[in-house]
Amino acid sequence: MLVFPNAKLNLGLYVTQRRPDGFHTLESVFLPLPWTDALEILPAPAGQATSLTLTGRPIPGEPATNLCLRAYELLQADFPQLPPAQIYLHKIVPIGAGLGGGSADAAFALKATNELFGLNLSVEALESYARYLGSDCAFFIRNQPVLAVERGDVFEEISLRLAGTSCVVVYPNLHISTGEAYARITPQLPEHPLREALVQPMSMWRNTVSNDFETALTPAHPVLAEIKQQFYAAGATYASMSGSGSAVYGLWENEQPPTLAWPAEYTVWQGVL
Ligand SMILES: C[C@@](CO)(OP(=O)(O)O)[C@H](O)COP(=O)(O)OP(=O)(O)OC[C@H]1O[C@@H](n2ccc(N)nc2=O)[C@H](O)[C@@H]1O
Ligand SMILES: Nc1ncnc2c1ncn2[C@@H]1O[C@H](COP(=O)(O)OP(=O)(O)O)[C@@H](O)[C@H]1O
Repeated sequence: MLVFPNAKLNLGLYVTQRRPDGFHTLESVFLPLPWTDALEILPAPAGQATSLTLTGRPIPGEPATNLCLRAYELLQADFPQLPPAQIYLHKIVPIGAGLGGGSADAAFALKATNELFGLNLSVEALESYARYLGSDCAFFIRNQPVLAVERGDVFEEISLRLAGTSCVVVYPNLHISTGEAYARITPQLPEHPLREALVQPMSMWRNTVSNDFETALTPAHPVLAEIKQQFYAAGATYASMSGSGSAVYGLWENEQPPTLAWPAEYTVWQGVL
């Protein structure tokens, strides 16, 4: 079975409290972004063990810790009838970019395994497995725009009118570890709660919708402000860093994003939401 795990964008992100378990509570809108990896899962030929074949963008860390493999093994622990599998991942989405690419691979591996081998797991059960693999992994099970709260793994409905919005995402080749980014934040409640701010016209978001990670990381990484500046100079209605960075996106309220020039080492995605 071939699936295409997509990235996500964070529209506003507030880290509101540090929890006793070391994690943080947050408030953020998660949006699916149609920038995808390709993931294929097949039953392995008789006599062969489970294998993972990686192509495309190199993934830091041992292949044995890859989230696709961990997702498959997590299900195998509860469903011993699952046979050894061949897993192929072609990695395209930048890693450590605040785009949730690894979490998406894990969630799509759970969904594909469920479907391919007829496990009949409910959406809620798949979300529980996903939560175990990473905080923002559960989002990718339903893969719809939501207001995420708690550890980023509990979702509330939100209605947004973003259809037809152009989006440009720029990854400046700067890997930021999510754990380290959280360590730089002093949690506090937002001045403008997201649900209230996002019902206002997009042109107002610039003054009311922000990302705590961007505020904390920009002094050490001025490139984040430079990209945002370029977006606004090109007429973006709203621009922000996504998640814990370092990808920065711009939004234009029409289907014709501008043509912008970036250094060759940057990775750029452009499309319509
Ligand atoms: C910041 C966010 C915002 O959407 O996205 P990314 O920038 O990673 O895409 C997420 O909270 C990232 O979720 P995820 O990448 O799944 O994080 P996890 O693997 O669960 O945790 C990595 C580390 O981040 C910290 N962490 C993560 C989530 C959370 N709510 N509180 C935390 O303090 C912890 O130090 C943890 O050890
Ligand atoms: N399939 C995968 N794709 C990307 N990263 C993975 C994968 N499996 C494990 N990882 C690990 O997860 C971390 C980055 O995850 P990712 O979701 O891309 O980060 P972010 O959400 O910050 O963009 C890296 O440390 C990487 O080694």
